[in-house]
Order: sequence, then C-alpha cells, then structure tokens
Amino acid sequence: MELQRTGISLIYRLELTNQGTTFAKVASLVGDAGGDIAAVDVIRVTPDMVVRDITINVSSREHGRQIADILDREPGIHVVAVSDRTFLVHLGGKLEVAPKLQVKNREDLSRVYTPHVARVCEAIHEDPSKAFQLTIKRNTVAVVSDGTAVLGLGDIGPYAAMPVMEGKAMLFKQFAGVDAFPICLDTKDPDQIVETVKQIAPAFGGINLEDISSPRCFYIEERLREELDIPVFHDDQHGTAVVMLAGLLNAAKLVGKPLPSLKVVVVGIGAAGVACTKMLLKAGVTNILGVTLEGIIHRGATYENEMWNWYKEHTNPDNVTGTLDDAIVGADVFIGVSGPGVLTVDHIRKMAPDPIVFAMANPNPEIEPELAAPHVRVLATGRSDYPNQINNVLCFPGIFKGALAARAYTINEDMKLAAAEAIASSIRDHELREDYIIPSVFNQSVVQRVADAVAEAARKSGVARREVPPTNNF
Ligand SMILES: NC(=O)C1=CN([C@@H]2O[C@H](COP(=O)(O)OP(=O)(O)OC[C@H]3O[C@@H](n4cnc5c(N)ncnc54)[C@H](O)[C@@H]3O)[C@@H](O)[C@H]2O)C=CC1
Ligand SMILES: CC(=O)C(=O)O
Ligand SMILES: [Mg+2]
Repeated sequence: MELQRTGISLIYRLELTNQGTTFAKVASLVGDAGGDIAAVDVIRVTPDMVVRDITINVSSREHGRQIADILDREPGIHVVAVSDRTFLVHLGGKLEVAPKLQVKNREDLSRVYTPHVARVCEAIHEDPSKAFQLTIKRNTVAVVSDGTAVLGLGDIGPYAAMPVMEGKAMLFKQFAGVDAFPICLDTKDPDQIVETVKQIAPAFGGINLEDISSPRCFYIEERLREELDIPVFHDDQHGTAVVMLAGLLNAAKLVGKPLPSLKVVVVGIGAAGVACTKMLLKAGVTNILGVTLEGIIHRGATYENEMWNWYKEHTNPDNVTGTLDDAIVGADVFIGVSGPGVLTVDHIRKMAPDPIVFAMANPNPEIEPELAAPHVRVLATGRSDYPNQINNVLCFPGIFKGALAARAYTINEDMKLAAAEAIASSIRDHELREDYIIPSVFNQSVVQRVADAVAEAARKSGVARREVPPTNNF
C-alpha cells in the first residue's frame, strides 16, 4: 500500500525588515530545513517592515521549533510568534448552545417561557413519555467520560478529556444532526458515575460513554443499561467493534478468505479489545488470540481481571501460550487496540500470506504506517490522515441517529451487526481496493444507511418504541 501523511501545520508570524530580506530568502530557508510552505499572508506593511503569516507544514513540533530558530537567526527576520493551527481551532472550545427559535416579543417570551411553558410542563408531568416530544430529550445525547482512558493517552483526567468529548459532540451534530453534550465527571468511582449519569438522564435520549478505562467500563455500562430506559452505548467498546467488523468483512472479501477461516490476533484486551473479540465471535471467527501486557490469554492462568477469565474460555482454541511473538505466527489478521510500537515488521513477516493489519491505537498506531505498508496486503489505522480509517466515528453518529429515531430503549447486538453490515456494504464489490475497505466518514450516505439499518433492526428485535420509515439513499 502507498501512503501519504499530513503533518503538523504551524503559522509563523514574521517581521521582515525591508533591508533586502525577501520572501524568497524565507522560502529557501524553510525549504532547506524540510518545511513545506502551505500559505503566505501579508498582515501589515510599514515603510521599514513587512509582517507576514507563513503557514508551514512540519513533521513534528521539534521540527517546527528548529525552523523557528533557523528563521530567527537570519538577520532581517524576526519570528514574532508561532501558533499551532490545531490549538487555534480549540480556542474557547468547539461548541456552543444555540436556540432553535428567536424570542422577538412578549408573546414569544410567554410561550417559550413562563407563563405558557407551565402547560407543557404539566403535560409531561402527566405523561413522562411526552418528554421525547416536547424537550431536547428526543435528539440529545450525553457524551460522558471520566477521563481515565482518553484515546491511548491513559488517565489524563476530566479536564484534559474535554477536547475529545467536545470533538465527539461536534461529530454527532455534523454527521447525524444529533445534539450532543460533553460531560466530563470529576470522579473515578464507578458507582458515583452510574448514579450521576442516572441523575442527568432525564435531559437525554441516549448516553454515549467514552474513554472510561477497563475493566471499570464494563460494570458501569452494564449497570446503566439495566437501570436506564434509554440507549447506553460505550463507544470504545461497541463503536470500535462495529467499524472493525465492517472493515474486516471487506478486507476478508478482498483477500478471498472467509471469516470462519481466519486466525485473528487482538492486542490490548481492554474496552475496545474485548468488544472487538465479542463481535468477531458473533461474526463466526473462532480462532482468536488475545494478547495483554502479560502475554496471550490462555486457560492455564487465572486472572484478576474478570473479563479476561471470560476471555480465556471463549478464545484461543489451541490454548497457545507465550507473547505476541508466538501468537502472530500464521495469523491472517492483526487487530491492535493497545498502544504505539507493539507490532514490528518482523511480526508481520511471520503472518500468513496477504496480512491484514488494523493498527487502531490513537493517536499513534501499533506500528508506523510507513513501516508496515510495504509488508501488508491491507492496512488500516484509527487516524484521519491515512487511507482506511477504522474509527468509531463511522459508527456512533449513525447508530444513535437510528436508535433515537426508533426511540429504542437500548442498542442491542442485532442493531450493532446491522450497523457493521451497513458500513461495509457502502463500498460495492467493484469499488473494493486495498486502500478502500472502509468508507470515508465524509461519505454522506453512510450515516443515513447506518441509521436506517439500526432503526429497522430495533423494530425487528422489538426494542423500538416508534416506527421509522426508511430513507431511500441510493
Ligand atoms: N480506532 C478506534 O476507533 C479506537 C481506537 N481505540 C484505541 O485503542 C486503544 C485502547 O483503547 P481502550 O480499549 O479504550 O483502552 P483500555 O484502557 O480499556 O484498554 C487498553 C488495554 O491495552 C493494554 N495494553 C496497552 N499496551 C499494551 C501492549 N503493549 N500490549 C498488550 N496490551 C497493551 C492495556 O493494558 C489495557 O488493558 C487506545 O489507543 C485507543 O485510542 C479505542 C477505541 C476506538
Ligand atoms: C477513537 C476513540 O474513541 C479512541 O481512540 O478512544
Ligand atoms: Mg474513545
């Protein structure tokens, strides 16, 4: 596979004195230092100085600093400031709450607010299910995290988790029209998290749990699923598993190997790894080996992590022991939901012909894509800057859109399988290629296809509280 990657984009504000310091000089210094100039803007011109903003793509923050030093050392150039375009888009947060109608006069005021709002309140008091018709509950999801497993960054806490949760909320709205609100809780106590989510649930039609570390996440989700009558969905488990299965359905088709014939190695048996494994089992894969920091999960061991005791009973049919070095021999598929640097080229060389590698750790995959690409048949990562992005963003907007439309009280296995099949079948057989096994998140038909399939699966499996006519999106 061939790869192209976008780097970090920095804006350098430069003061260039008008004594022979030309833009050509800047361009040549940047080019010699390996930077790639993407845009140039003139900010101000005075008799003895020009202020310009130069946007430069660099390979790392260190590379960006080196370029700043090189420019600043040059007589006639002064680097006033360097700003990271990514930080600029986060300034002041990424969301706002906007009203759906304007209050233009007293009459409007008395309808949206007191006194007339009281009649609406009473109607809901008489029949609480009317909250779905008469409040934001109908179309609003809480994105709830405690900041304990944020991407692959680990336990960075609720404040640092906010940019990711705001991002998820943006994606809900942009891709599915679902309103979502980021809620980062300042507690790690699973029971407190459960109680808090239950207490805020009246405002929401669904709960998307995000980046809560395992095995706590299993308990929290299970209790909330039992105790709430709205869908509770731990995205890192099920969203990831749905998209992984969609990608694998297509990758397996491409290499001509039926799912039940595959040997699959899953590394990182946390939230995502457990859910991916359960989804693979459901899809008919039987030869699955799970690898943790302690090695391959096998029946000879007893684990403190109760989920791993479940895992050992349902995977590893030949009871293989050892490490990834042992597990990977003859594997058809590698699924990484662990961290960077786990997989090497030597590992890939030990895999069966036409290796499929899904290195899904974020922000840095289990192997550098440039290293893996020459040695694999199909490569996917969780990132937006390479082909084949296997990321739960392809799932959670559509799955909640469908569940909310059907007013489903849960998201069950049938709905998840329907979502995976809807994503996979967005790519027709003649379109399948090594670098196109999964549709782009910008493919506008995918979300609606997923939503329709999920609503229909909810209806068929008896968890819908409302009929949804399917949309024709072909
Ligand atoms: N592409 C996607 O859509 C998604 C990717 N992920 C990524 O997957 C990774 C795990 O996420 P979660 O399951 O939510 O976290 P988690 O904290 O629930 O589980 C991670 C597990 O991986 C294990 N691990 C870490 N390094 C390992 C190694 N070298 N070998 C074996 N096991 C190792 C940890 O001990 C832990 O059990 C993160 O990097 C996350 O960004 C998670 C969800 C979605
Ligand atoms: C994509 C995502 O949810 C994660 O990496 O945690
Ligand atoms: Mg996540």
